[in-house]
Amino acid sequence: MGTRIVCLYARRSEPGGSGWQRFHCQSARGGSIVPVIEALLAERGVTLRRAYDSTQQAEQLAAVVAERLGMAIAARGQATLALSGGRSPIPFLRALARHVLDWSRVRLTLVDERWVPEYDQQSNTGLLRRCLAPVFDQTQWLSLYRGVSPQHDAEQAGAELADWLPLDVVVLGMGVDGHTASFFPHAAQLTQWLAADCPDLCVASQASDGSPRLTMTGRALNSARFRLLSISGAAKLRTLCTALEENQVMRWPISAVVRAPMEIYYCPDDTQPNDVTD
Ligand SMILES: O=C1O[C@H](COP(=O)(O)O)[C@@H](O)[C@H](O)[C@H]1O
Repeated sequence: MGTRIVCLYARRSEPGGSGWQRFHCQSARGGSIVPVIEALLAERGVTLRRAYDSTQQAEQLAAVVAERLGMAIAARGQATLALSGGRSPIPFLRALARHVLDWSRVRLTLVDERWVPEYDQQSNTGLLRRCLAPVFDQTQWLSLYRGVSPQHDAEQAGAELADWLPLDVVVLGMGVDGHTASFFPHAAQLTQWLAADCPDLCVASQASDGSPRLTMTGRALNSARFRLLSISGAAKLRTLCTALEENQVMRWPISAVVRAPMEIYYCPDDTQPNDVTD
């Protein structure tokens, strides 16, 4: 049975809107929504790269990050890299650590951090230190978390980040709710934080459960020379599709950062590593 893509259309409801707007593309009979997403991404100059499984995805992502870092070192003598946390980056981080690079020339930081000390299991810094273990201590590390207060730490980290822009490589993740870095849907200051002229490079935000976060702003992330987004599982792919169609930043923060130059690495396998010591 063939795949049929169903796109529903509705007239724009906002003042000044015109014509018909596509929304809620979905697959029929379990078919793939990949062609729909590829078309939406093409409008933004972004490429979707698909892997069979999370191992292949991790290897592909690590290879392109290592290549870009090597290019930056060759061109400018150093490279800046901002990584994401969460759970899904574990195989990618381990694969990246196996690449031979002059890691002492890599300036490393996070796109976002939970406001917890490094020994906390929620700490993205702790995740990086464990998964990048062979190379982490060779890099020039900039911590977002300083342990004073979220506001203070964001200001301090932002001031130090100023010397790092433009970042060479940014690797983003995305939650199934459409959050990326620590930009969560409907956060009061979201529009300001994602604006190209945001005065801050790092701000204190909150997760949907109210826990304190630190996050680079849109100005820092979108100024990067090259950005990558890693997503896994059909649910996140549907989120991405809806986010691209609706293009409402308050509802889908991810829609603010999907723009060229960017590549998206996707695999259908959404099995999450449940222990960083695996
Ligand atoms: O909270 C966070 O979640 C997102 C997504 O994590 P994932 O494990 O579902 O890929 C991540 O990109 C972000 O850095 C992290 O702080």
